[in-house]
Amino acid sequence: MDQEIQKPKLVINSLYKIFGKRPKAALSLLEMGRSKEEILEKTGQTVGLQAIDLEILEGEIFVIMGLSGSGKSTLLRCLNRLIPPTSGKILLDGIDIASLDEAALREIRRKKLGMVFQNFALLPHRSVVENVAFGLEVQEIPESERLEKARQTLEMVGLSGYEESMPDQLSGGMKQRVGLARALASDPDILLMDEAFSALDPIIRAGMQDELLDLQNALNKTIVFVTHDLDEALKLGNRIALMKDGRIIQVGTPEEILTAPADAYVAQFVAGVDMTRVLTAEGVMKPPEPTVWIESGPRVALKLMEEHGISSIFAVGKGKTLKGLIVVEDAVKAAKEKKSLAEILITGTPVAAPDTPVRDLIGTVATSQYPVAVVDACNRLRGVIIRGSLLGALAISGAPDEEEST
Ligand SMILES: Nc1ncnc2c1ncn2[C@@H]1O[C@H](COP(=O)(O)OP(=O)(O)OP(=O)(O)O)[C@@H](O)[C@H]1O
Repeated sequence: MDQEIQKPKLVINSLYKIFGKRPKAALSLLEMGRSKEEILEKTGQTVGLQAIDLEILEGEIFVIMGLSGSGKSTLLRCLNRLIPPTSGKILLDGIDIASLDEAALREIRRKKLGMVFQNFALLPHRSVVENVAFGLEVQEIPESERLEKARQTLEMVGLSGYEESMPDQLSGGMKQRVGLARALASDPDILLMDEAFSALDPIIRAGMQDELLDLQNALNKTIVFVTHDLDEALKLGNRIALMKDGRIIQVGTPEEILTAPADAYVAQFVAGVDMTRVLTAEGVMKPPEPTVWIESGPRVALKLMEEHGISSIFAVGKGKTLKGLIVVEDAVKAAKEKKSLAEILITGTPVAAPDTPVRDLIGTVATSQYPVAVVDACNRLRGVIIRGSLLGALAISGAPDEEEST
Protein backbone atom coordinates (compact mmCIF):
# COMPACT_ATOMS: atom_id res chain seq x y z
CA MET A 1 0.00 0.00 0.00
CA ASP A 2 1.22 3.52 -0.70
CA GLN A 3 2.59 5.36 2.28
CA GLU A 4 0.03 8.15 2.14
CA ILE A 5 -1.61 9.11 5.40
CA GLN A 6 -5.12 7.77 5.68
CA LYS A 7 -7.65 8.82 8.23
CA PRO A 8 -9.67 6.36 10.26
CA LYS A 9 -13.16 5.71 8.91
CA LEU A 10 -14.25 3.34 11.65
CA VAL A 11 -12.87 3.43 15.16
CA ILE A 12 -13.81 0.57 17.47
CA ASN A 13 -13.20 0.99 21.17
CA SER A 14 -13.38 -1.73 23.77
CA LEU A 15 -16.11 -3.68 21.99
CA TYR A 16 -17.69 -6.71 23.66
CA LYS A 17 -20.45 -9.04 22.56
CA ILE A 18 -21.82 -11.65 24.89
CA PHE A 19 -24.57 -13.93 23.54
CA GLY A 20 -27.10 -14.87 26.20
CA LYS A 21 -29.35 -13.29 28.79
CA ARG A 22 -26.77 -12.68 31.52
CA PRO A 23 -23.99 -10.72 29.85
CA LYS A 24 -22.90 -9.06 33.12
CA ALA A 25 -22.00 -12.37 34.69
CA ALA A 26 -19.91 -13.22 31.65
CA LEU A 27 -18.25 -9.80 31.53
CA SER A 28 -17.14 -9.96 35.15
CA LEU A 29 -15.67 -13.43 34.62
CA LEU A 30 -13.89 -12.12 31.52
CA GLU A 31 -12.42 -9.34 33.63
CA MET A 32 -11.13 -12.01 36.01
CA GLY A 33 -9.32 -13.55 33.07
CA ARG A 34 -11.54 -16.61 32.60
CA SER A 35 -11.56 -18.32 29.21
CA LYS A 36 -14.46 -18.41 26.78
CA GLU A 37 -14.97 -22.14 27.55
CA GLU A 38 -15.02 -21.63 31.33
CA ILE A 39 -17.51 -18.80 30.97
CA LEU A 40 -19.79 -20.89 28.79
CA GLU A 41 -19.63 -23.73 31.28
CA LYS A 42 -20.26 -21.53 34.35
CA THR A 43 -22.83 -19.08 32.97
CA GLY A 44 -24.19 -20.52 29.74
CA GLN A 45 -23.17 -17.27 28.03
CA THR A 46 -21.12 -17.29 24.83
CA VAL A 47 -18.35 -14.75 24.43
CA GLY A 48 -18.68 -13.49 20.85
CA LEU A 49 -16.25 -10.58 21.03
CA GLN A 50 -13.92 -9.35 23.73
CA ALA A 51 -11.89 -6.15 24.10
CA ILE A 52 -11.85 -5.25 20.41
CA ASP A 53 -9.94 -2.06 19.65
CA LEU A 54 -9.46 -1.26 15.98
CA GLU A 55 -9.07 1.52 13.49
CA ILE A 56 -10.22 0.85 9.95
CA LEU A 57 -8.82 3.41 7.55
CA GLU A 58 -10.61 5.25 4.78
CA GLY A 59 -10.09 3.58 1.43
CA GLU A 60 -8.53 0.37 2.68
CA ILE A 61 -9.62 -3.21 2.29
CA PHE A 62 -9.55 -4.44 5.85
CA VAL A 63 -9.80 -8.21 6.16
CA ILE A 64 -11.07 -9.95 9.27
CA MET A 65 -9.73 -13.48 9.25
CA GLY A 66 -9.93 -16.42 11.60
CA LEU A 67 -11.16 -19.96 11.99
CA SER A 68 -14.81 -20.86 12.34
CA GLY A 69 -16.26 -19.50 15.58
CA SER A 70 -13.48 -16.95 16.11
CA GLY A 71 -15.96 -14.04 15.97
CA LYS A 72 -15.46 -12.62 12.47
CA SER A 73 -19.12 -12.43 11.49
CA THR A 74 -20.10 -11.14 14.90
CA LEU A 75 -17.61 -8.30 14.58
CA LEU A 76 -18.74 -7.46 11.05
CA ARG A 77 -22.40 -7.54 12.02
CA CYS A 78 -21.78 -5.29 15.00
CA LEU A 79 -20.51 -2.67 12.55
CA ASN A 80 -23.99 -2.18 11.10
CA ARG A 81 -25.67 -3.35 14.28
CA LEU A 82 -27.27 -6.40 12.72
CA ILE A 83 -25.91 -7.71 16.02
CA PRO A 84 -26.18 -5.22 18.91
CA PRO A 85 -22.91 -5.07 20.85
CA THR A 86 -23.00 -5.65 24.60
CA SER A 87 -20.65 -2.74 25.31
CA GLY A 88 -18.13 -0.51 23.61
CA LYS A 89 -18.11 2.07 20.86
CA ILE A 90 -18.16 1.88 17.07
CA LEU A 91 -17.45 5.30 15.64
CA LEU A 92 -18.23 5.81 11.97
CA ASP A 93 -16.91 9.23 10.95
CA GLY A 94 -17.09 10.05 14.66
CA ILE A 95 -20.72 8.93 15.17
CA ASP A 96 -21.23 6.06 17.60
CA ILE A 97 -23.25 3.37 15.82
CA ALA A 98 -23.62 1.41 19.04
CA SER A 99 -25.71 4.13 20.65
CA LEU A 100 -27.85 5.39 17.75
CA ASP A 101 -31.66 5.24 17.94
CA GLU A 102 -33.44 3.11 15.32
CA ALA A 103 -34.24 5.98 12.96
CA ALA A 104 -30.68 7.30 12.91
CA LEU A 105 -29.35 3.77 12.50
CA ARG A 106 -31.61 3.17 9.48
CA GLU A 107 -30.38 6.39 7.93
CA ILE A 108 -26.71 5.47 8.40
CA ARG A 109 -27.27 1.95 7.10
CA ARG A 110 -28.92 3.29 3.96
CA LYS A 111 -26.44 6.00 3.20
CA LYS A 112 -23.11 4.81 4.48
CA LEU A 113 -23.13 1.04 4.73
CA GLY A 114 -23.61 -1.66 2.10
CA MET A 115 -23.49 -5.37 2.89
CA VAL A 116 -22.72 -8.39 0.73
CA PHE A 117 -23.64 -11.82 2.10
CA GLN A 118 -22.21 -15.26 1.42
CA ASN A 119 -25.56 -16.69 0.32
CA PHE A 120 -26.31 -13.67 -1.94
CA ALA A 121 -29.67 -13.00 -0.21
CA LEU A 122 -31.41 -11.99 -3.45
CA LEU A 123 -35.17 -11.58 -3.71
CA PRO A 124 -36.17 -14.61 -5.85
CA HIS A 125 -39.26 -13.09 -7.44
CA ARG A 126 -37.63 -9.87 -8.56
CA SER A 127 -35.52 -9.39 -11.64
CA VAL A 128 -31.82 -8.60 -11.43
CA VAL A 129 -32.34 -4.88 -11.95
CA GLU A 130 -35.15 -4.80 -9.39
CA ASN A 131 -32.94 -6.56 -6.87
CA VAL A 132 -30.23 -3.98 -7.35
CA ALA A 133 -32.71 -1.11 -7.17
CA PHE A 134 -34.31 -2.47 -4.01
CA GLY A 135 -32.15 -0.52 -1.56
CA LEU A 136 -32.93 2.67 -3.46
CA GLU A 137 -36.63 1.88 -3.34
CA VAL A 138 -36.42 1.77 0.45
CA GLN A 139 -34.83 5.21 0.26
CA GLU A 140 -37.88 6.37 -1.70
CA ILE A 141 -35.88 7.37 -4.76
CA PRO A 142 -38.23 7.71 -7.81
CA GLU A 143 -38.53 4.55 -9.92
CA SER A 144 -36.93 5.80 -13.14
CA GLU A 145 -33.97 7.20 -11.24
CA ARG A 146 -33.39 4.05 -9.23
CA LEU A 147 -33.65 1.78 -12.26
CA GLU A 148 -31.16 3.97 -14.10
CA LYS A 149 -28.78 3.86 -11.15
CA ALA A 150 -29.25 0.08 -10.87
CA ARG A 151 -28.43 -0.34 -14.58
CA GLN A 152 -25.27 1.72 -14.22
CA THR A 153 -24.17 -0.31 -11.22
CA LEU A 154 -24.88 -3.56 -13.07
CA GLU A 155 -22.66 -2.34 -15.88
CA MET A 156 -19.92 -1.65 -13.36
CA VAL A 157 -19.96 -5.27 -12.17
CA GLY A 158 -20.09 -6.64 -15.72
CA LEU A 159 -23.75 -7.66 -15.80
CA SER A 160 -25.12 -5.49 -18.60
CA GLY A 161 -27.64 -7.48 -20.59
CA TYR A 162 -28.88 -9.45 -17.57
CA GLU A 163 -31.10 -6.71 -16.14
CA GLU A 164 -34.35 -8.59 -16.75
CA SER A 165 -33.09 -12.07 -15.78
CA MET A 166 -34.39 -13.71 -12.64
CA PRO A 167 -31.93 -14.74 -9.89
CA ASP A 168 -32.47 -18.47 -10.46
CA GLN A 169 -31.29 -18.08 -14.06
CA LEU A 170 -27.87 -16.92 -12.93
CA SER A 171 -24.71 -18.81 -11.92
CA GLY A 172 -23.27 -18.37 -8.41
CA GLY A 173 -20.67 -15.86 -9.59
CA MET A 174 -23.31 -13.80 -11.38
CA LYS A 175 -25.60 -13.88 -8.35
CA GLN A 176 -22.80 -12.48 -6.24
CA ARG A 177 -22.20 -9.73 -8.79
CA VAL A 178 -25.84 -8.81 -8.29
CA GLY A 179 -25.25 -8.86 -4.53
CA LEU A 180 -22.28 -6.57 -5.00
CA ALA A 181 -24.17 -4.26 -7.33
CA ARG A 182 -27.04 -4.05 -4.85
CA ALA A 183 -24.64 -3.05 -2.10
CA LEU A 184 -22.92 -0.48 -4.35
CA ALA A 185 -26.07 1.04 -5.86
CA SER A 186 -26.62 3.51 -3.04
CA ASP A 187 -22.94 4.50 -3.21
CA PRO A 188 -22.14 3.70 0.43
CA ASP A 189 -18.83 4.75 1.98
CA ILE A 190 -18.32 1.35 3.53
CA LEU A 191 -18.85 -2.13 2.10
CA LEU A 192 -19.22 -4.97 4.58
CA MET A 193 -18.54 -8.32 2.94
CA ASP A 194 -19.22 -11.51 4.91
CA GLU A 195 -17.50 -14.52 3.31
CA ALA A 196 -18.84 -12.98 0.12
CA PHE A 197 -16.91 -15.29 -2.23
CA SER A 198 -16.77 -18.43 -0.09
CA ALA A 199 -19.67 -20.16 -1.83
CA LEU A 200 -18.10 -19.81 -5.28
CA ASP A 201 -15.99 -22.31 -7.25
CA PRO A 202 -12.26 -21.61 -6.94
CA ILE A 203 -11.82 -20.17 -10.45
CA ILE A 204 -14.92 -17.98 -10.25
CA ARG A 205 -13.84 -16.96 -6.78
CA ALA A 206 -10.38 -15.87 -7.94
CA GLY A 207 -12.03 -13.89 -10.75
CA MET A 208 -14.35 -12.14 -8.31
CA GLN A 209 -11.40 -11.27 -6.08
CA ASP A 210 -9.61 -9.68 -9.05
CA GLU A 211 -12.74 -7.76 -9.94
CA LEU A 212 -13.18 -6.52 -6.42
CA LEU A 213 -9.60 -5.19 -6.51
CA ASP A 214 -10.28 -3.49 -9.86
CA LEU A 215 -13.53 -2.00 -8.57
CA GLN A 216 -11.78 -0.81 -5.46
CA ASN A 217 -9.14 0.95 -7.56
CA ALA A 218 -11.89 2.83 -9.30
CA LEU A 219 -14.23 3.43 -6.33
CA ASN A 220 -11.91 3.69 -3.35
CA LYS A 221 -14.47 2.55 -0.77
CA THR A 222 -13.65 1.39 2.71
CA ILE A 223 -14.17 -2.37 2.58
CA VAL A 224 -14.37 -4.70 5.56
CA PHE A 225 -14.06 -8.24 4.26
CA VAL A 226 -14.57 -11.34 6.40
CA THR A 227 -12.97 -14.58 5.32
CA HIS A 228 -11.60 -17.77 6.86
CA ASP A 229 -9.34 -18.21 3.83
CA LEU A 230 -5.75 -17.06 4.30
CA ASP A 231 -4.97 -16.84 0.59
CA GLU A 232 -8.00 -14.64 0.05
CA ALA A 233 -7.00 -12.45 3.01
CA LEU A 234 -3.46 -12.05 1.71
CA LYS A 235 -4.64 -11.25 -1.78
CA LEU A 236 -7.30 -8.72 -0.87
CA GLY A 237 -6.24 -7.13 2.39
CA ASN A 238 -4.34 -3.88 2.70
CA ARG A 239 -4.40 -4.90 6.36
CA ILE A 240 -5.58 -8.05 8.07
CA ALA A 241 -6.90 -8.67 11.57
CA LEU A 242 -6.48 -12.23 12.76
CA MET A 243 -9.10 -13.33 15.32
CA LYS A 244 -9.27 -16.14 17.83
CA ASP A 245 -11.85 -16.74 20.58
CA GLY A 246 -13.49 -13.37 20.00
CA ARG A 247 -10.22 -11.46 20.29
CA ILE A 248 -7.94 -9.85 17.79
CA ILE A 249 -4.55 -11.50 17.97
CA GLN A 250 -2.75 -9.36 15.39
CA VAL A 251 -3.44 -6.54 12.97
CA GLY A 252 -1.00 -5.85 10.17
CA THR A 253 -0.27 -5.75 6.47
CA PRO A 254 0.00 -9.15 4.80
CA GLU A 255 3.78 -8.77 4.91
CA GLU A 256 3.77 -7.95 8.62
CA ILE A 257 1.56 -10.91 9.42
CA LEU A 258 3.78 -13.23 7.40
CA THR A 259 7.17 -11.93 8.41
CA ALA A 260 6.50 -10.92 12.02
CA PRO A 261 3.73 -13.15 13.39
CA ALA A 262 2.66 -11.88 16.81
CA ASP A 263 2.68 -15.31 18.43
CA ALA A 264 2.90 -19.03 17.81
CA TYR A 265 -0.78 -19.19 16.82
CA VAL A 266 -0.31 -16.68 14.00
CA ALA A 267 2.96 -18.35 12.95
CA GLN A 268 1.16 -21.67 12.70
CA PHE A 269 -1.70 -20.06 10.81
CA VAL A 270 0.60 -18.67 8.14
CA ALA A 271 3.08 -21.55 7.96
CA GLY A 272 3.35 -22.91 4.46
CA VAL A 273 2.42 -19.71 2.63
CA ASP A 274 4.39 -19.14 -0.55
CA MET A 275 6.27 -16.01 0.49
CA THR A 276 7.35 -15.08 -3.02
CA ARG A 277 3.71 -14.51 -3.89
CA VAL A 278 3.06 -12.14 -1.05
CA LEU A 279 6.29 -10.32 -0.32
CA THR A 280 6.94 -7.27 -2.47
CA ALA A 281 10.04 -5.39 -3.56
CA GLU A 282 9.33 -2.85 -0.83
CA GLY A 283 9.31 -5.60 1.80
CA VAL A 284 12.71 -7.03 0.88
CA MET A 285 14.66 -3.96 -0.25
CA LYS A 286 17.44 -2.32 1.73
CA PRO A 287 17.56 1.44 2.28
CA PRO A 288 19.20 3.14 -0.71
CA GLU A 289 22.32 4.10 1.25
CA PRO A 290 24.86 5.18 0.29
CA THR A 291 24.12 6.97 -2.96
CA VAL A 292 26.30 9.43 -4.77
CA TRP A 293 25.22 12.85 -6.03
CA ILE A 294 25.51 12.79 -9.81
CA GLU A 295 27.42 16.03 -9.99
CA SER A 296 30.12 15.00 -7.55
CA GLY A 297 33.31 13.39 -8.85
CA PRO A 298 34.53 9.78 -9.18
CA ARG A 299 36.73 10.17 -6.09
CA VAL A 300 33.67 10.83 -3.92
CA ALA A 301 32.01 7.75 -5.37
CA LEU A 302 35.13 5.66 -4.71
CA LYS A 303 35.39 6.87 -1.13
CA LEU A 304 31.74 6.02 -0.43
CA MET A 305 32.12 2.57 -1.97
CA GLU A 306 35.26 1.90 0.02
CA GLU A 307 33.70 3.06 3.30
CA HIS A 308 30.71 0.80 2.78
CA GLY A 309 32.58 -2.14 1.28
CA ILE A 310 30.53 -2.15 -1.92
CA SER A 311 31.53 -2.41 -5.57
CA SER A 312 28.79 -0.31 -7.13
CA ILE A 313 26.76 2.70 -6.10
CA PHE A 314 23.61 4.36 -7.45
CA ALA A 315 23.99 7.94 -8.64
CA VAL A 316 21.07 10.24 -7.93
CA GLY A 317 19.93 13.69 -8.90
CA LYS A 318 17.58 16.16 -7.24
CA GLY A 319 14.92 14.58 -5.02
CA LYS A 320 16.84 11.29 -5.08
CA THR A 321 15.81 10.59 -8.66
CA LEU A 322 17.71 7.67 -10.09
CA LYS A 323 20.35 8.57 -12.68
CA GLY A 324 22.22 5.29 -13.01
CA LEU A 325 24.85 3.05 -11.49
CA ILE A 326 28.57 3.63 -10.99
CA VAL A 327 30.84 0.57 -10.71
CA VAL A 328 34.15 0.65 -8.90
CA GLU A 329 36.43 -0.21 -11.88
CA ASP A 330 34.97 2.59 -13.99
CA ALA A 331 35.28 5.04 -11.10
CA VAL A 332 38.97 4.15 -10.64
CA LYS A 333 39.60 4.79 -14.36
CA ALA A 334 37.52 7.96 -14.34
CA ALA A 335 39.47 9.32 -11.36
CA LYS A 336 42.74 8.81 -13.31
CA GLU A 337 41.39 10.20 -16.55
CA LYS A 338 39.56 13.07 -14.86
CA LYS A 339 36.20 12.02 -16.23
CA SER A 340 32.84 12.98 -14.67
CA LEU A 341 30.37 10.54 -13.15
CA ALA A 342 27.95 11.26 -15.98
CA GLU A 343 30.51 9.84 -18.42
CA ILE A 344 30.76 6.47 -16.67
CA LEU A 345 27.13 6.15 -15.66
CA ILE A 346 25.56 2.78 -16.44
CA THR A 347 21.90 3.26 -17.27
CA GLY A 348 19.28 0.64 -17.98
CA THR A 349 20.13 -1.57 -14.99
CA PRO A 350 17.08 -3.41 -13.63
CA VAL A 351 14.45 -1.41 -11.77
CA ALA A 352 11.27 -2.48 -9.99
CA ALA A 353 8.23 -0.70 -8.59
CA PRO A 354 7.79 -0.99 -4.79
CA ASP A 355 4.72 -3.24 -5.12
CA THR A 356 6.31 -5.75 -7.51
CA PRO A 357 5.82 -9.24 -6.06
CA VAL A 358 9.09 -10.95 -5.18
CA ARG A 359 8.03 -13.84 -7.41
CA ASP A 360 8.46 -11.52 -10.41
CA LEU A 361 11.87 -10.36 -9.20
CA ILE A 362 13.67 -13.57 -8.41
CA GLY A 363 14.73 -14.20 -12.02
CA THR A 364 16.06 -10.67 -12.48
CA VAL A 365 17.91 -10.65 -9.19
CA ALA A 366 19.42 -14.08 -9.86
CA THR A 367 20.70 -13.26 -13.34
CA SER A 368 21.60 -9.57 -13.18
CA GLN A 369 25.18 -8.65 -12.33
CA TYR A 370 23.84 -5.38 -10.90
CA PRO A 371 21.62 -4.61 -7.92
CA VAL A 372 17.94 -3.91 -8.63
CA ALA A 373 16.86 -0.33 -7.94
CA VAL A 374 13.39 0.07 -6.42
CA VAL A 375 11.94 3.31 -7.75
CA ASP A 376 8.56 4.95 -7.28
CA ALA A 377 6.36 6.40 -10.00
CA CYS A 378 8.46 9.60 -10.00
CA ASN A 379 11.69 7.62 -10.52
CA ARG A 380 12.83 8.36 -6.97
CA LEU A 381 15.16 5.73 -5.56
CA ARG A 382 13.32 4.07 -2.67
CA GLY A 383 15.55 1.05 -2.07
CA VAL A 384 17.98 -1.48 -3.39
CA ILE A 385 17.67 -5.23 -3.76
CA ILE A 386 20.72 -7.43 -3.94
CA ARG A 387 20.67 -11.20 -4.21
CA GLY A 388 21.77 -11.78 -0.61
CA SER A 389 19.16 -9.54 0.98
CA LEU A 390 16.40 -11.10 -1.12
CA LEU A 391 17.34 -14.64 -0.19
CA GLY A 392 17.81 -13.56 3.41
CA ALA A 393 14.33 -12.05 3.60
CA LEU A 394 12.79 -15.19 2.13
CA ALA A 395 14.69 -17.44 4.53
CA ILE A 396 13.71 -15.44 7.62
CA SER A 397 10.06 -15.18 6.74
CA GLY A 398 9.83 -18.82 5.69
CA ALA A 399 11.18 -20.20 8.94
CA PRO A 400 9.70 -18.77 12.13
CA ASP A 401 11.77 -19.16 15.27
CA GLU A 402 11.92 -22.58 16.87
CA GLU A 403 10.78 -21.17 20.20
CA GLU A 404 7.95 -19.14 18.75
CA SER A 405 6.46 -22.01 16.86
CA THR A 406 6.35 -24.47 19.72
N1 LIG B 1 -26.82 -15.84 17.87
C1 LIG B 1 -25.88 -16.43 18.61
N2 LIG B 1 -26.17 -16.98 19.79
C2 LIG B 1 -25.21 -17.56 20.55
N3 LIG B 1 -23.92 -17.66 20.19
C3 LIG B 1 -23.58 -17.15 19.01
C4 LIG B 1 -24.53 -16.52 18.15
N4 LIG B 1 -23.87 -16.10 17.04
C5 LIG B 1 -22.58 -16.45 17.20
N5 LIG B 1 -22.40 -17.09 18.38
C6 LIG B 1 -21.12 -17.58 18.91
O1 LIG B 1 -20.18 -16.52 18.90
C7 LIG B 1 -18.90 -17.01 18.52
C8 LIG B 1 -18.42 -16.28 17.29
O2 LIG B 1 -19.25 -16.64 16.18
P1 LIG B 1 -19.11 -16.03 14.71
O3 LIG B 1 -20.23 -16.57 13.90
O4 LIG B 1 -18.92 -14.58 14.81
O5 LIG B 1 -17.74 -16.70 14.26
P2 LIG B 1 -17.10 -16.74 12.82
O6 LIG B 1 -15.66 -16.53 13.04
O7 LIG B 1 -17.80 -15.79 11.93
O8 LIG B 1 -17.35 -18.22 12.39
P3 LIG B 1 -17.95 -18.81 11.01
O9 LIG B 1 -16.85 -18.64 10.01
O10 LIG B 1 -18.20 -20.24 11.35
O11 LIG B 1 -19.18 -18.03 10.70
C9 LIG B 1 -19.05 -18.49 18.33
O12 LIG B 1 -18.67 -19.14 19.53
C10 LIG B 1 -20.52 -18.66 18.04
O13 LIG B 1 -20.97 -19.93 18.44
